[in-house]
Amino acid sequence: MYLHGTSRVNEHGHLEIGGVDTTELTSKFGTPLYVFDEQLMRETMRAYKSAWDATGLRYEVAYASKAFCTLAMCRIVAEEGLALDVVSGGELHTALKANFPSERIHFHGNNKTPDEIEQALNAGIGAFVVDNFHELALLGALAVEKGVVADILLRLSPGVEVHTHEYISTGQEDSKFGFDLQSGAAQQAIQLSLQTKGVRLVGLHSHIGSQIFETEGFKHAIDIVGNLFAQAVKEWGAKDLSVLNVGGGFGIRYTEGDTPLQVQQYIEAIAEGVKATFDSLGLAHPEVVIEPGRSIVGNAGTTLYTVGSSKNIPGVRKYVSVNGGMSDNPRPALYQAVYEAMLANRATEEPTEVVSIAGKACESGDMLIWDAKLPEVQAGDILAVSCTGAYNYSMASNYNRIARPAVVFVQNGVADVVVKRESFDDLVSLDVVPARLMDGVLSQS
Ligand SMILES: Cc1ncc(COP(=O)(O)O)c(C=O)c1O
Ligand SMILES: N[C@@H](CCCC[NH3+])C(=O)O
Repeated sequence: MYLHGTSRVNEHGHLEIGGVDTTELTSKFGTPLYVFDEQLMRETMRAYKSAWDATGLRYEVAYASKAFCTLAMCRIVAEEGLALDVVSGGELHTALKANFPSERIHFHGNNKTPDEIEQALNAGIGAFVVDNFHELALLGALAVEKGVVADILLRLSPGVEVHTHEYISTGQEDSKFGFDLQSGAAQQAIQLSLQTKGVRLVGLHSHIGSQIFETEGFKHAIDIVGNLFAQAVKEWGAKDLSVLNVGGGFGIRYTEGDTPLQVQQYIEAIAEGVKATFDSLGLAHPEVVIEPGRSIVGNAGTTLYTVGSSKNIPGVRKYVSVNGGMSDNPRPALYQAVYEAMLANRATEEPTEVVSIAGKACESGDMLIWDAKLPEVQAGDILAVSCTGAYNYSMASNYNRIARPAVVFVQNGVADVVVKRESFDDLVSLDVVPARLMDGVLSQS
């Protein structure tokens, strides 16, 4: 398993993250446990900012909170001076509860409800990224009712295809997100938004997909959206248009086979693309916004599990089960995502067997890793799965009424719980038993 950030094998032969021995973490907080390397997250945020500083363009780095959103995470994002991208009332509420500056929040989503729009208008968020005509009309009407004008970007679907899993590819024409150019919806949306009361068109947005390892797709999208930007300014009088949001999607290394670019390489290519496109169109450089999620938190997260049962089918396969699985990491089941693992308590031992790591859910597809090379695994071992920081906790579920793990941030030898472990009582805390179903229980007692 590749060791990211501050992860290392310490003198006890244990995996250590943020200066904390992971076996101490599991004794103290139990398993499964999500562990986040705070220094690595902060360093990555800073790497994005310094890469932009070097381009001379005006920019904003907005962390896409869907990747991992908690109160503590919002505080770190605020401390590092990033903006925040939210896609639901729940993410917005979390940000506001964390005292995240509301003017630095922008709101995405292909079906924002009237309640969510009101919540965001009341909070005075920085901008809405409007996805469709229904939302444009609704937002305009609600803003007028409140006597405010909401800054908006329009989400365009530029018709750019990128090489990634089809479920996380979003920029192609046939997508549920955004206004497409081919049918003329994008052009129409720009003109309509310029006439819609209650909104002010400040930017155009595109997001072509996630876990992208090359820069061509970004440049292609910038070119397409840039041309529309020019038309909007020159022909349709979009005088406040000044922001180009190129989305997120920067890839990370999950396994040896993954070859992402450095943060700086993505940013340099985007900046070059923006400068070239806008110069050739004779337009002033826009403020460029990016929305990285996975690349800020993905490599910083490690999940620790306790090994339980094993099953050997001679000549076929050995299954080793851990006390979590698709309930805390649905990505292998959803996207055939591949992860690497090691034994955190026996980190210096050479691999001697190939085993497949199964989750505990009642589902054949609940397999975390196929064919992991590990030392002979025994019940009680601590299995560390790396690169689980993005879209794991945020996509976790209570399937099989499995309680969600705790989350700890580690840095400089200190571990802080940032999400408590769910208890069984938490699991039933929202359940309601109508009185008519309590009859039997009451008459027995
Ligand atoms: C609009 C938008 N912005 C940003 C992101 C974050 O993407 P990633 O986590 O790949 O950086 C997503 C998710 O793919 C998205 O849909
Ligand atoms: N949830 C996806 C990526 C997010 C897509 C958001 N548009 C993943 O785990 O890879």
